[in-house]
Amino acid sequence: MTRQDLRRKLQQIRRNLTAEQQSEAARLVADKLEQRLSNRVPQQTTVAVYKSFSGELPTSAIIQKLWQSGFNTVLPVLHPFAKGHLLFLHYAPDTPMTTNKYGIAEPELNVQNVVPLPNIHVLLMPLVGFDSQGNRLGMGGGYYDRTLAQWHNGNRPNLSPIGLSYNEQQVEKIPVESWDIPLPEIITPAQHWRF
Ligand SMILES: Nc1nc2c(c(=O)[nH]1)N(C=O)[C@@H](CNc1ccc(C(=O)N[C@@H](CCC(=O)O)C(=O)O)cc1)CN2
Ligand SMILES: Nc1ncnc2c1ncn2[C@@H]1O[C@H](COP(=O)(O)OP(=O)(O)OP(=O)(O)O)[C@@H](O)[C@H]1O
Repeated sequence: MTRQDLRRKLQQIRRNLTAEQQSEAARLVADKLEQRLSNRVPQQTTVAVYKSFSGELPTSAIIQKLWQSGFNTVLPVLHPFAKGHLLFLHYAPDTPMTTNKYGIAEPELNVQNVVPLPNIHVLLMPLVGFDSQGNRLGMGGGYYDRTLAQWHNGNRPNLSPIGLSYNEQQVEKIPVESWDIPLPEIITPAQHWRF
């Protein structure tokens, strides 16, 4: 199966989960994430989250929990000039928001709110699919691929990328491309994978 066929199939599976299945999965993932972050000082930890769309593992409860504990959070924003690249902007309850070309909510672009990757400690990433080696499949824009490439260069030792996914997104083998960088960790409702 090609990556595109696999992506379609897995997105279909994801969209067919009921609202109850989605929120139960999100609750289980939130608990595992809380444990994962329990050794960190929230005020000194910046977590990149995402605004879930199109059947992704819901993040609203996770974000509320992070805020309650005092973590700093940032959201991905499509780079205005560098095609295929992401910026990360501060995200708080009162952040003015806009909608990007995919219909995803993102903070209004404001240079003062840009947080450079070296200042981000945990990068939560939505997955379309993954396998038992930590290989991932995303929405196909290469946005997180390019972010991970900066991490993989070795000059971002402080960053922990963590994929979030339903159990149902696991497949036998993700067909990998030369630019793919496997994830060191994935959290699903059933399991905390460390590769
Ligand atoms: N919640 C969330 N925010 C995110 C991402 C994400 O995956 N999830 N991104 C992570 O990259 C970036 C946006 N990337 C996206 C890339 C493609 C499509 C999309 O809808 N593509 C079309 C065509 C793709 C195809 O099928 O070939 C589609 O799926 O209909 C959406 C977002 C930044 N923000
Ligand atoms: N490090 C990189 N530098 C330049 N181009 C890249 C890089 N990584 C990926 N790309 C390009 O991005 C495109 C999409 O890649 P791919 O199909 O792997 O998306 P994906 O992993 O599903 O998406 P995402 O990373 O947004 O979750 C490909 O055409 C690829 O050429």
